[in-house]
Amino acid sequence: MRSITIRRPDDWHLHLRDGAMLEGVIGDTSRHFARAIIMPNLVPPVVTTADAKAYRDRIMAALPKGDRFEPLMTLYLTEDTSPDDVEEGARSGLVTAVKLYPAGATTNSHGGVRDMAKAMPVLERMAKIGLPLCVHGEVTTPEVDIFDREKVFIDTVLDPLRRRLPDLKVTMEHVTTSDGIDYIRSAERNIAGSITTHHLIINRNAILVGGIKPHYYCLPVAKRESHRLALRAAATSGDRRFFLGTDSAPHVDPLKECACGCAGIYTSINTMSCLAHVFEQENALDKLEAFASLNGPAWYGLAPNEDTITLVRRDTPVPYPAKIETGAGPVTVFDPMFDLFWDVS
Ligand SMILES: NC(=O)N[C@@H](CC(=O)O)C(=O)O
Ligand SMILES: [Zn+2]
Ligand SMILES: [Zn+2]
Repeated sequence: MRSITIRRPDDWHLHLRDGAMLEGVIGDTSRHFARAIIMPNLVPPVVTTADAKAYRDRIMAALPKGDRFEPLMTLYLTEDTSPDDVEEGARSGLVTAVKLYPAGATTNSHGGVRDMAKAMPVLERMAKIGLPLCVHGEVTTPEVDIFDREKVFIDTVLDPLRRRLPDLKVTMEHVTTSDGIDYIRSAERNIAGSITTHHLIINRNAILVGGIKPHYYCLPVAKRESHRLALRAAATSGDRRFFLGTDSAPHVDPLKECACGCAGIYTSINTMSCLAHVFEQENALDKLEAFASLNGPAWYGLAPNEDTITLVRRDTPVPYPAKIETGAGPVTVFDPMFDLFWDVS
């Protein structure tokens, strides 16, 4: 039997939602992960330091008894965000990053930024105090093809922003293209990228071949195979600029299985099994710890976790539920379309 022990991982991009959904999903994260960067796209969004404090309290109250878990809070950037409030949140240790959603880019992003110029005072302050900006890197211009939106964002928004504010630390979240990987690799400093579990496993065929498969639909949408291969190469390379952000994003099934289904894939429960499978396929199990447990904390200026988890390769497939039941309704679990043998013991 093969096994591998790594420092306990963290999730650098996670949606926990609120209320009954939060209660239904948080245990799937806290079982394996010590910390997670919590996305602020609630309705209404987490905009101020006071909002983040209240949301953090709700998360801690929902945590299963006995689990140790640290939510790392983010603020949802708007055109009215106050630089002083952001700085106060950062200095108090509550706020780990600020999140940029271009308005309309993804789930609950209508209150996001339309005009980057209006966000400049906050971004300048963040550059000054060293607070990272996490970005959903897609343009929303209707003329731009959905499969090109990440690349166009890099060229027209991200690169100009980084040239204007070279001291701003930017996390390009859920990178889905070789363009994103190349952009991060070619930069000298102050940029890193998170990669999801599912983008290492599916390409766009998963969504469209043999019928429309809403449970493989997320944003940024999965791209063609060459991009998936670039993501796998980056994730398994050990390069410190790439780390895990699952983007586990639960929606109840009725909101996915309908004429206009929500974007988001739920992977918290089987992410570590999926990743061990991917890293084994790439002959890179020795790089799993860097990707899941070391590179993220290094980027965010935190110490890696002291405790460990052990992944064991079973002889028979590890069963995962097809869906989990939450108080908000059923949530379908990501199906990697192959058997999983790695289990967290
Ligand atoms: N990734 C997704 O497809 N959905 C996320 C939003 C996001 O991260 O873009 C969600 O909140 O549902
Ligand atoms: Zn996003
Ligand atoms: Zn997300």
